[in-house]
Amino acid sequence: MSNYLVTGGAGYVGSVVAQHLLEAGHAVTVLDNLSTGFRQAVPAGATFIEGDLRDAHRWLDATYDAVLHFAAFSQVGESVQQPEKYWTNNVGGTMALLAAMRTAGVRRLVFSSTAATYGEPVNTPIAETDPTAPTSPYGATKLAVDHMITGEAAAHGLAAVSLRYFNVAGAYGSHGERHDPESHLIPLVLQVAQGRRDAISVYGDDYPTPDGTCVRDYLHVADLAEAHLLAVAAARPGEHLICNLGNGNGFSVREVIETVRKVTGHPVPEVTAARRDGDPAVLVASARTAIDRLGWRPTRTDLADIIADAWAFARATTSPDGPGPAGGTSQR
Ligand SMILES: NC(=O)c1ccc[n+]([C@@H]2O[C@H](COP(=O)([O-])OP(=O)(O)OC[C@H]3O[C@@H](n4cnc5c(N)ncnc54)[C@H](O)[C@@H]3O)[C@@H](O)[C@H]2O)c1
Ligand SMILES: O=c1ccn([C@@H]2O[C@H](COP(=O)(O)OP(=O)(O)O[C@H]3O[C@H](CO)[C@H](O)[C@H](O)[C@H]3O)[C@@H](O)[C@H]2O)c(=O)[nH]1
Repeated sequence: MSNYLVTGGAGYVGSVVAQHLLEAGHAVTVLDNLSTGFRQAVPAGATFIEGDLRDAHRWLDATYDAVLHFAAFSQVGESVQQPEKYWTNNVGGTMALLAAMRTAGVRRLVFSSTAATYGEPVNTPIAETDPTAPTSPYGATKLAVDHMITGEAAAHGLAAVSLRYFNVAGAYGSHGERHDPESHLIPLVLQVAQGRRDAISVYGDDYPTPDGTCVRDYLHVADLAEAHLLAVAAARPGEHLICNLGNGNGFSVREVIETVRKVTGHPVPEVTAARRDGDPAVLVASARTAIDRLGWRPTRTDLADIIADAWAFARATTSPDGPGPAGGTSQR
């Protein structure tokens, strides 16, 4: 059994990973300031600290074996409007975390990086050796943190893995996607199926793709969680390993909408809208490094299954019973 600090564990991905760590028998403390996360999302069995990443030194001590670091702002559009908010939180926060880890002697880290570090791809599928040219401040902050971690590993012996997620989707039991405002395609289409929105806007149907809409690589959040457990075990002192995480299959926006219609049995009206700034036509991962170095094997690759899990979560969280009581045990 190991003892893990999970920053951002009241958010979508962090809560699913924290739940997986608990199920594997580990001790988990969640550090989250609830800026975009929810107290109810912290899994039962975790210790919860409501606090800011930038104060990580107040809680980090040598009893932790590793940090899994999810806490960040992650809306591409907002980052274009308010870049300073992203640099302060994502880069400033991680700088404080790395300093606190160094002081406490915690020498193992898994970091949530993103496909947004690549920007407009030059190859499909995208490999980690491809150029990184982010097209948003969000992507730039995540790339800056990746560089910071590379330096920390080389200079101070940190054992680190950055996982570059492509499009995370689906849910794991009572843990799922709850962004406010929601900007991600699958939860938005499900809101239309639920009658909570009139129609889904398709952002551009004149891309150079088979049906003219953007193609993305949708990865089940539980497969993503399993990669984190493998990564924390595989990290080697002095090395910063960077792995893309995706299924290697692309689905268009229209294919996603059609699959939601089939899975839910509800009509989903769509309207064609203008392209969204900064959207590449196709983003598909080569996860070769994760497969070879981590021994990772995604198993929930069927889009209908991913959407069915997200649908079950969407219905549960909007039921009159709500998302359930607060999980975890508060510290202090
Ligand atoms: N969801 C995706 O599709 C996706 C794709 C690529 C990368 N990522 C990355 O994965 C991570 C998790 O994403 P998510 O979708 O779960 O987002 P989320 O907003 O649901 O979770 C982020 C959590 O971090 C917390 N947080 C933010 N700043 C903090 C701070 N300074 N101190 C303490 N807590 C803070 C928030 O309250 C929230 O609970 C992020 O780093 C994101 O950039 C997500
Ligand atoms: O209402 C909507 C919402 C989205 N889309 C389209 O659906 C696709 C997927 O959009 P999402 O917002 O769900 O996801 P992104 O591909 O923009 O973003 C994902 O990939 C990024 C990398 O570019 C980052 O990693 C980010 O964190 C991650 O969520 C895009 O083509 C987008 O234009 C629509 O057509 N209508």
